Amino acid sequence: MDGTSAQLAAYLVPGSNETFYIPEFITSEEESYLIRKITESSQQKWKNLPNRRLQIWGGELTAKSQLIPQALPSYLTTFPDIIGRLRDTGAFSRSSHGQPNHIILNEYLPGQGIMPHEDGPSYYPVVATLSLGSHAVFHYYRYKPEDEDDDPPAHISDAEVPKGRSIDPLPILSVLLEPRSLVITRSELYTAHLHGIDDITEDAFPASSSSVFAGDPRHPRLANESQLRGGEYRQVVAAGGTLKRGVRYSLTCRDVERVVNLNTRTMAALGLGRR
Ligand SMILES: O=C(O)CCC(=O)C(=O)O
Ligand SMILES: [Fe+2]
Repeated sequence: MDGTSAQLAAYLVPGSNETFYIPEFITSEEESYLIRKITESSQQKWKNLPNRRLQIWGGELTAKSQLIPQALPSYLTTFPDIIGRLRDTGAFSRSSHGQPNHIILNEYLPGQGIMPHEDGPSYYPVVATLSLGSHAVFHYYRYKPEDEDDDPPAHISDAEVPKGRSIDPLPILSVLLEPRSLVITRSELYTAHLHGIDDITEDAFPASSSSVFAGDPRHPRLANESQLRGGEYRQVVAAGGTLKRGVRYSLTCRDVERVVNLNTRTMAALGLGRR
């Protein structure tokens, strides 16, 4: 964990090298404020995908993975200053800008998820994800070593898997993302693994004492159980209950290292200052 601040190290997910879980990263008032800003945003900002919709903030990426920058929404750079708070975690201390410059906002209705995938090489290998409104169970997967290769499991589409590689359907790590929490994924888990969220309407957990197979993805054992903020989530997980999904927004924050160099006048017109 070279380059990890002592403050961040305190949030390391047990059993992982480079995943950090920070419960209550923002307050419930800040969460409501962000959700209000998101739901008030113009319909035209949404891009509809088959199983979720999303908005892209901070600019578009060129085919050569360069960012054509656009100003981030002001409520992320002033109060509640999510960008400043992410910089202060130290998670981006080694990336070009020391803080994210690009955010994908995802909206998931109950029953929607995201297939296992990699985020790709356009970004410095860190992603910080803020969850709003509802929880999700986030699974990390490994590629099967070549000698174990066989057909991909039915619930994982080939489209998401690079040619010639198949995914081990048993997650190597599963974490519960509570509303208002931040999860930071870095290094190996970012560059050489996949991550995804099942498209289900509720998440079921095995009771701590049960003998359910530890790797069963339908009843995940959570690596971050001891880090949950307490209250309802911790109780349900410990008792082996179920959590119904509500509408969840995720802000996935990354740093695109290569930014198209715009001249000062264009920067000013786009509302961008030099960092
Ligand atoms: O919603 C999430 O927590 C994950 C989203 C994700 O993996 C992505 O946008 O690449
Ligand atoms: Fe992703």
